[in-house]
Amino acid sequence: MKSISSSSSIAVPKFRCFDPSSTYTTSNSNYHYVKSSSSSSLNSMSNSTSTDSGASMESSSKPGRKIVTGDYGYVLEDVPHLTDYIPDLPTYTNPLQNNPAYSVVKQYFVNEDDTVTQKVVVQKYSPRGTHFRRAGPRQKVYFESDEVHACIVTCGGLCPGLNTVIREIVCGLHHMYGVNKVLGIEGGYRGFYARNTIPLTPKLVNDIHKRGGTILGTSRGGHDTLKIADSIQDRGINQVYIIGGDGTQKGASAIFEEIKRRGLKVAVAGIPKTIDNDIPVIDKSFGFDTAVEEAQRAINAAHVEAESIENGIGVVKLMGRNSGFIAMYATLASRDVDCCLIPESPFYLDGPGGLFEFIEKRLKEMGHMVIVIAEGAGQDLVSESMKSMDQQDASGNKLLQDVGLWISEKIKDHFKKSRKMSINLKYIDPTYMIRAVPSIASDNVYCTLLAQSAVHGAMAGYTGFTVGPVNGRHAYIPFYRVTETQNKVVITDRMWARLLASTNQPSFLSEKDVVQFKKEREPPTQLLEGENPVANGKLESKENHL
Ligand SMILES: Nc1ncnc2c1ncn2[C@@H]1O[C@H](COP(=O)(O)OP(=O)(O)O)[C@@H](O)[C@H]1O
Ligand SMILES: O=P(O)(O)OC[C@H]1O[C@](O)(COP(=O)(O)O)[C@@H](O)[C@@H]1O
Ligand SMILES: [Mg+2]
Repeated sequence: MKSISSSSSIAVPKFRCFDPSSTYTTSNSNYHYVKSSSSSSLNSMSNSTSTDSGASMESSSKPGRKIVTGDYGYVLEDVPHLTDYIPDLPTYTNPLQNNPAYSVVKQYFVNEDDTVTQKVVVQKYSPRGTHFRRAGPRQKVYFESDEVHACIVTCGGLCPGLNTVIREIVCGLHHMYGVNKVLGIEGGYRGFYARNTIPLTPKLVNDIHKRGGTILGTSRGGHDTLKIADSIQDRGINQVYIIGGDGTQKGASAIFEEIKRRGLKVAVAGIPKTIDNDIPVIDKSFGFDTAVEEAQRAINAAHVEAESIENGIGVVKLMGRNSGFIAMYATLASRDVDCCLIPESPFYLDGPGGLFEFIEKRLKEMGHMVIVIAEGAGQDLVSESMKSMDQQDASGNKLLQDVGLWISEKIKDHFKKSRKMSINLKYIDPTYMIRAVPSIASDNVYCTLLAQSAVHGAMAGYTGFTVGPVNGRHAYIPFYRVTETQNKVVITDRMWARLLASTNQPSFLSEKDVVQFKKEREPPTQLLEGENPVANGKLESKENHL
């Protein structure tokens, strides 16, 4: 087996595939894929270039993507590395090696070959599918401790846990890597060029995790790639930690591209933040559990109000612009909710199977009811009856009409006009309350892991990545994977069915709708979509190889 020579003399991480007869070697500017003749023909499905040595160089079909394919339908969607565009970068021994806390830990360092699978439910012959590089400390780092000048910025809407992430980046850099220079950028992206910076020390951030919000402040809009890159370059910053949602990660990606274009040794790491849980790939976003917990208090209040009065209806509006996860999980957790309405599931008010009919039925049965509605639900209905504002916030997100208020008025009007029964409706809008609180214990732990993973990744020279758990294992995920789609509740999946079973509410769907939804459902994100390589004779079953 021959290998293609690396274009630089530096020690490069080696990637060995599942099949012991094939080896990947990462080098400065591309992936070299060396395979034995027995390797699977699945590789022909990606762009590969044969070389004289019989090896093939794998590259992604889209520019800037580092995609490596392996046997049995294995796909690694890798993240960029500083050595991709800066040759001959020196490496250093990871200082953790001499840290008493870690030196005793067996196998503390992540194996270079470790990747995390996106697909855990598999069938006998299914391809192995997409993988991401496993997060964690590497034996070699690309920064010396006193060379690091890091900065942290928080962007977009608030989310419980922001301060914990800030704290753990500062403390992680300091305690694990001996880094002392960390700057806080005030007020989101525009803070890079229009605001002051705050030097962050472990002492300063010591108890910030007990507070809601972000000590750095945040904002929407104001992303100016060139000005931000200038600011990073002028200040001599070489590690940029960017905490924010989908919009923020798009901004981070643009910053990374500009940094790369300028050839700067700057690691750009994204930490995904969104209370809506609308970021794809990762298991869930931090602050989500806290938000669901806090939402319980509002739902409980609505329930107490509703059951204390004849034909009481409690309406609670929760956050969720395009994704109804908070509403769905708060409903499943509470058991006091009779109907949950989310953006992904259209509903209607009048006629058989409609919301009014259900309310009437439930009031007759129980004497009271609680409705939870996500802020993005039923926006089409709202626009039909109210003049659409069609406005956007500074980041370009559509400004929504108050669906909670709208539905409350509609319900009141309906029962007034129909004279069937008199109702007592209380509308509770806790939207900002649920995201302004400090994070709960489980989110604090989660935030700590995210921050530490981001720090390990940047120190190891990875860049242009977002960090997050994929099936419980933290991984480095390329920016494009978390920005090109949004995580949404799939109403033809089991979780939504579980909710319907729990509330016993109508699904508001006809059979035709179900067929349509199934059709529209995002296909699996494998490169091998539609392929069953075994059935097509392109791959032997795994068992035959073992
Ligand atoms: N497509 C984009 N390219 C560059 N920056 C963006 C993009 N979308 C949003 N941003 C910036 O990211 C920041 C946060 O975005 P926003 O949508 O408000 O929140 P979130 O990151 O939570 O989704 C804002 O400063 C905004 O200017
Ligand atoms: O009023 P604001 O601050 O713009 O925030 C409202 C929006 O922020 C969110 O809480 C979260 O959105 P982001 O993740 O984009 O910040 C949405 O649910 C909500 O629509
Ligand atoms: Mg967003």
